[in-house]
Amino acid sequence: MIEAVNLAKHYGSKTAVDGVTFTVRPGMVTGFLGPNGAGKSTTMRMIVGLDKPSAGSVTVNGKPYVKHHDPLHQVGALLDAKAVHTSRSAYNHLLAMAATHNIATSRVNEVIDMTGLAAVAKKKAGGFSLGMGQRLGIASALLGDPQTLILDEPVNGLDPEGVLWVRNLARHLAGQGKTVFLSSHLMSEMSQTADHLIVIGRGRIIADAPIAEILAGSQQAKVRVRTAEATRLGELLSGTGVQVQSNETETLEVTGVDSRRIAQVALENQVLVYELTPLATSLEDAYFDLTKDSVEYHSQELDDAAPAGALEGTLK
Ligand SMILES: Nc1ncnc2c1ncn2[C@@H]1O[C@H](COP(=O)(O)OP(=O)(O)OP(=O)(O)O)[C@@H](O)[C@H]1O
Repeated sequence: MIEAVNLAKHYGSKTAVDGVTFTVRPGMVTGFLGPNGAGKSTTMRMIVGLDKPSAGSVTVNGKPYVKHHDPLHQVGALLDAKAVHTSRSAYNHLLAMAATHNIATSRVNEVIDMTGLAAVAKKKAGGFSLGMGQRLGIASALLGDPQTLILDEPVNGLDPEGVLWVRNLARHLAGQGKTVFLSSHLMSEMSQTADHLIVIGRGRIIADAPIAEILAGSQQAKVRVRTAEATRLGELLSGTGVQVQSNETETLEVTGVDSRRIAQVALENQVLVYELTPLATSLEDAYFDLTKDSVEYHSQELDDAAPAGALEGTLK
């Protein structure tokens, strides 16, 4: 269990984390999502005592991290996969960690096998690919068989098999009752891995809820409508809070109004509709919806990425 209360971090005049309060519970996978610079890594670093909070507090399994006598058994963390001795082999890196934390040598071999590192375990970690480095970082995090696991961007650099492996590992550990807290930029990946999401933007919590609830609450729920009178129906539907896009002939994608209301408007105006399909919101849509006002680094929109035929008007 991780409990943060009014946790804040300022670097000079820069506020990286702005008084966040949240709980990461055991027995489930909690995803930590947010745009670049949102404060995810800083929060994770404060959880494991690598950064000192400017205000507030955070505990892991009931105590501040530094107060634990057996930290590697309490918390395993992957924060920076590059934080290894480059001239040491993966095996020796893990062996040194085990020796200094009273962990049996047999556990080193266990985590090497679990993370698929057996073939390269005797090679210098400095020569590892990004993916192999991530696996070694995860092996280090698992070494003490910790109750709480914190992984910052664990699938970064992993191939599809590696991504699937991290997903299964996270779910397996949560199934054993452990607390699993992971950050990722891959929303689709999160939707398949996490049970619960904490979304952060500009250092503040934007959402803290089960994934299903975040998807259900999205403003982005869309309905696909097919009709021979697409332009006319589009004009009739467009309005405050309602967006109509038309990327295909005889097809509209309508956001901000439900199927029942669309059917009603069509009936009142004698427009024949031959398809009316509520489209499932992807986690990606829900995420963009939540974070659109808290993105620190905006990319320039490309001309050909602009939605075709976007209409806005008033719903009659
Ligand atoms: N040591 C530091 N000194 C000054 N500013 C910092 C420092 N570390 C982080 N920041 C700033 O604090 C903010 C939060 O950074 P952080 O790395 O926690 O975000 P993040 O959500 O992990 O981002 P990313 O997804 O890009 O890794 C950013 O604006 C960052 O520039």
